[in-house]
Amino acid sequence: MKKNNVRDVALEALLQVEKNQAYSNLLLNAFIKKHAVDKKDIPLFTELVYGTLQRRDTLDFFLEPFLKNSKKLEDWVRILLRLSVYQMIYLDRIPERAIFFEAVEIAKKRGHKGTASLVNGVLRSLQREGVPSVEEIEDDIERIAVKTSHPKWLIEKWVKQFGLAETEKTGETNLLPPVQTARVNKMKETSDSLIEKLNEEGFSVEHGDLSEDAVKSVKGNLVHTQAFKEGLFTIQDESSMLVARALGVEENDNILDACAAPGGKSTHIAELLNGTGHVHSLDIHEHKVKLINEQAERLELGNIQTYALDSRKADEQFEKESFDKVLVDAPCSGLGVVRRKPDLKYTKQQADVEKLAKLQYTILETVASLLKKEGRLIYSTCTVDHEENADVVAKFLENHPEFEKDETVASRLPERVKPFIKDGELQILPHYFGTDGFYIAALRKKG
Ligand SMILES: C[S@@+](CC[C@H](N)C(=O)[O-])C[C@H]1O[C@@H](n2cnc3c(N)ncnc32)[C@H](O)[C@@H]1O
Repeated sequence: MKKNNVRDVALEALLQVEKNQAYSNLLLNAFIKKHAVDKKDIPLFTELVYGTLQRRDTLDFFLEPFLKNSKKLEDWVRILLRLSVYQMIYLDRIPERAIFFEAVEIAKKRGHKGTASLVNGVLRSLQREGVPSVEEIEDDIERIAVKTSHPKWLIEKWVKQFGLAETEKTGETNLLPPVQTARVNKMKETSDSLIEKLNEEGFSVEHGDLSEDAVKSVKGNLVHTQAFKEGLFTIQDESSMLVARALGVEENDNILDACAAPGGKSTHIAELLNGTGHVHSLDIHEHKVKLINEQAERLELGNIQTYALDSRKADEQFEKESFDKVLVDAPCSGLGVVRRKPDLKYTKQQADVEKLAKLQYTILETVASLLKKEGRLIYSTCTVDHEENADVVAKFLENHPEFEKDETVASRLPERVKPFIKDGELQILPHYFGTDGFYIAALRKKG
């Protein structure tokens, strides 16, 4: 496939994300297959789609002075300009004449001569005059929003919750490509031996930085390995690996995972149970429950039982006080995983956060009754927002005096996260460890 085709396919992919027809992370693979993107072009294709999407608002800021006199642009033209400016500013290995030439070719093919000359004119003026400086934006919120390409409402909210400096760092970290990490299936393998096997398969793999269960890929997608097929590991972010550890799984525990698909944490819990006990894994979506079963099968874990069930009705299915431990890894806005799903930062709204907080609270309240006295409950999300995290837990504790914070959680988590644990709660921001943003609260039902 010629490079200009890669750009045209990237443009098409971005157009679909823009029209809200697809999530970027799901769309990429589908596009690679559908348009038969050559293996050697996949890194460039991925970079173009993710990079242009991640930096959308910054690119629009750069383009704005050069579009002042243009009529409203068609979506594809604006995306083509963003895609081209992204390459000019952020990718130094592509010569500018190649970027101009290919942009004009695409414009001719998709539009007409006039569009091609507009694209050419805008890019040449931008090259000649240079882009405006983001640092000169006076208002701090506006500057961080434009510089890190996040909506203003979100930056404003994070600044209130975490302060200016932390918000800026979070925003900047959200622009970086994520590292791929994997959790060793300790039922079958040790980290050292897994690293050796993966390196023998031609990958470059090291120990993780945070979790004792993690290895990280320096280069290459670990899904395409024999070791993956053999169930020796699961792809999982390191912060997410802390959840099952926080639960403090013990032999023969009967554990409820109330929001379990695709099974990342259920399978981790099952591995820590080491063939004993039971994990009961619920998810509201039947098709997602299948994913848990597939993973359990691949990892050869026999102690997971799955249910397609709304956990707000879990008290109709299970006896009160029947579980030793309960995990609520709640549906959330996902604002901790923006590196992997950049479209989330543009599509999520404050109204979504409020709706989710209500759902999270109801799930938590329902399944809490199923926990045995002196049992442990972990509430976790992959978001960085007090409203979905600490506020949900605070409201729950206020209405449920039979629960208290479990401060022993620190003893089950790695040294490096300890400074961030406050009163049984851990909020990880992406720049702390280069992981996803994550929240974990540990609660205990009184005796
Ligand atoms: C954050 S994801 C869980 C990730 C999972 N714990 C893992 O580690 O792979 C939240 C899940 O909750 C499910 N969900 C949403 N509402 C639910 C409900 N009312 N009852 C049960 N599951 C629900 C979603 O389908 C989604 O799979």
